[in-house]
Amino acid sequence: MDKGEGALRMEKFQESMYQLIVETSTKLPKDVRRAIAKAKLRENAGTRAAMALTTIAENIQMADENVSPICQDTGMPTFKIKVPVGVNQLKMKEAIHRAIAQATKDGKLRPNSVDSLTGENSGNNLGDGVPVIKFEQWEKDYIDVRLILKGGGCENKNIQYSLPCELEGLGRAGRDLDGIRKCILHAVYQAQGQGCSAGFIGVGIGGDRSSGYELAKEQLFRSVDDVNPNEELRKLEDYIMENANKLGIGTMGFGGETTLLGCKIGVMHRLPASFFVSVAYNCWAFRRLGVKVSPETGEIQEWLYQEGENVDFAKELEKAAQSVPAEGREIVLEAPLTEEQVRQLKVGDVVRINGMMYTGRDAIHKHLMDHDAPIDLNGQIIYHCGPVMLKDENGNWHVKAAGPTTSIREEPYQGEIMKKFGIRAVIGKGGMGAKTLAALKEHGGVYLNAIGGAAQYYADCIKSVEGVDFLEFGIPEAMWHLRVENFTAVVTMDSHGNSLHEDVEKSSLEKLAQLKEPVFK
Ligand SMILES: O=C(O)C[C@H](O)C(=O)O
Ligand code: SF4
Repeated sequence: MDKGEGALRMEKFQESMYQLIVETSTKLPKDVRRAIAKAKLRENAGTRAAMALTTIAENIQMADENVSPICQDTGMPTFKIKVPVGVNQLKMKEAIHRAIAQATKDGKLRPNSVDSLTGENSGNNLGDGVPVIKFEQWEKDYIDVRLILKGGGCENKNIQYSLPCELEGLGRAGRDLDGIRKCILHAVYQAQGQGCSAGFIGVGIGGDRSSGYELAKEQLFRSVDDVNPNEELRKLEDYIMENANKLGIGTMGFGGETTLLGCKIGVMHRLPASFFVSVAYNCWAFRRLGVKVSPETGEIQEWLYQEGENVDFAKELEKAAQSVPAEGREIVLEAPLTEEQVRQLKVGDVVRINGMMYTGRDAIHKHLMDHDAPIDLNGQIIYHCGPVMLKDENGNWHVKAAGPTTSIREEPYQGEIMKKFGIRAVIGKGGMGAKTLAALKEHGGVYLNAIGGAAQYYADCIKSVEGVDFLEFGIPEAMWHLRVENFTAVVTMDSHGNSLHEDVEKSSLEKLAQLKEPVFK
């Protein structure tokens, strides 16, 4: 049907897909905004959770205004498409690929497609199996395209249980509704703040390992405030929403009232021998949208997920402006840092950083273990960040989005690297483990937690890009030399052996154990 009268106009369709990609990456849907605004209302002014949510709200607002990515990790583009019989799916796929490459070139998507064997970044978000596009035919007379941009950090927190099993804090989970209940609570617990809580979960009960996950992800396409038509699952969703929020993990794992923003559960048949509960965890930066497209003109006929009130975060922030003094001390730091300065910092302090910081994530940490650094890192700050960058016509780089990445991936390297190069601070999110904590104490270092997903907020703190090394590792993995002003983060691991992450994990495990008794019999 791609030729002659009535054929889908591919140029227009490509433009529509481009619009969908840009809108999804830069503007959170209304239902998600409402859930975040509600969470913000529940937190007491002055707490770390309230401060983090204020930054998140500012970030959402800035992404709207700048038409720039809400989070620098623009995820694995996953399209679910329903098409009337006869529309050329091969041509649609090509048009989507072109739209993806264009959006990457324009800085609306980060080049995120990496060759798993060579580590080479394709640079345009295309590659084997990327983007994910799933077609289904239907009898209706329009094309329904839904897109989710789910980042890698929250994807890493997905989990699949095979029942029966033993769960920390909750004991045995059997092959029944109560066993399922325990798995879901455990899934929220094990994510802690690492997937940029507060999060949304999609749960798939049944299927095999792959269809179970597929079903879980499918749930993320449901509107946050829909009601499950299956009465048993509706009750389970309500139960999870109420009780997962008792875990006290809170925004970014800082502790707080809201840990979960949404829970959607689906069910399918299974094999007699298998009983999987699959959980897809999505960060607060829950980027999914959809459009109805004309199968003739290729034009967008309607945007989906548009029901209900649209929260204007600019107004919300005006209301909050007077009432948010941060918990703990507020300390201005000028990089490079001395050991003495760093040893004065304590968990709970809010720091505002001026001066230089250097990005370093997975490839660089691995590399630095047995190579020299390209610059003197003595006293410097490493930022776990893979930004979205654009080069202008004069060859100068500009930061388009630059929030933190999950630090725990660097746990095997971090302590040694800090000692080897004299690094005094690392900034990331989600915290690090015992090995790093011990190194901070021994060497005199600090871990600073930035607000995950707040990529516009942090991009605004970066005043200039003064250099780059390891560009051959790809844009997200390169070492960017950034000059910052008023870059705000919270001390969550200090040089005195204290870790907020350890504390929150411990207290949330105690709270999880209180939910051990059967509820659904
Ligand atoms: O890759 C990134 O920039 C962040 C990632 O999504 C993460 O949450 O760790
Ligand atoms: S950094 Fe956080 S907000 Fe961004 S994709 Fe990763 S988990 Fe989501």
